[in-house]
Amino acid sequence: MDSHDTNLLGTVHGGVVMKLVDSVAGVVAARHSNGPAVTAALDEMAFLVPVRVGDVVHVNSQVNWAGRSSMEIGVQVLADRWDESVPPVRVATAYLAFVATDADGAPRPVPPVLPETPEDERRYREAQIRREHRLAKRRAILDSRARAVTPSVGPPVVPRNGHSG
Ligand SMILES: CC(=O)SCCNC(=O)CCNC(=O)[C@H](O)C(C)(C)COP(=O)(O)OP(=O)(O)OC[C@H]1O[C@@H](n2cnc3c(N)ncnc32)[C@H](O)[C@@H]1OP(=O)(O)O
Repeated sequence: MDSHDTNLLGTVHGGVVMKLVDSVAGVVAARHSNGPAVTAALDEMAFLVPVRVGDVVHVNSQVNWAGRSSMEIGVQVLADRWDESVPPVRVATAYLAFVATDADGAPRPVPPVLPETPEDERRYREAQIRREHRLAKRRAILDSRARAVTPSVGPPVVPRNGHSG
């Protein structure tokens, strides 16, 4: 990372890290699905440690889960100093939803994810948990909006003294 990548605090801008994350996740999604894939959502992104000018950034990524046309891509960002031999530090993690698309930009089917190791199985299970939570949150918000616009149809509530207001 160099001085072009910094924010007003002098550390590397979160958006620079996010762009790297999105780009690498896009490559992984395209390779898994054998064709183009677009970012549908950034499900979760955690910035754990500031990245500094002079850090060498490494991005690891894998497909955690796949549905019919969507995939969850997990990304881990590590950094070490360009001029020191020190172990890389984990600086950010992210989970992104990608959707494989055809020539018209419409969703197309993707191959399943077949976990091979206990670590793969853990990632697969946790991706399903994130998906269930995302769908449940969406349903709850839609229900809440529907309730907010539905006029009350029941009889007016009359207090015990017989006066309604
Ligand atoms: C690499 C890049 O930089 S791409 C640039 C940034 N990204 C874009 O421009 C993408 C713009 N968005 C789109 O083109 C469309 O919304 C698409 C292709 C993502 C989805 O198209 P839709 O017609 O809405 O898809 P549809 O509702 O049929 O859902 C298709 C799949 O996407 C999933 N999906 C759609 N939206 C989301 C979302 N916000 N989060 C997670 N998954 C999603 C669905 O769950 C479904 O998954 P499944 O097939 O595995 O069951």
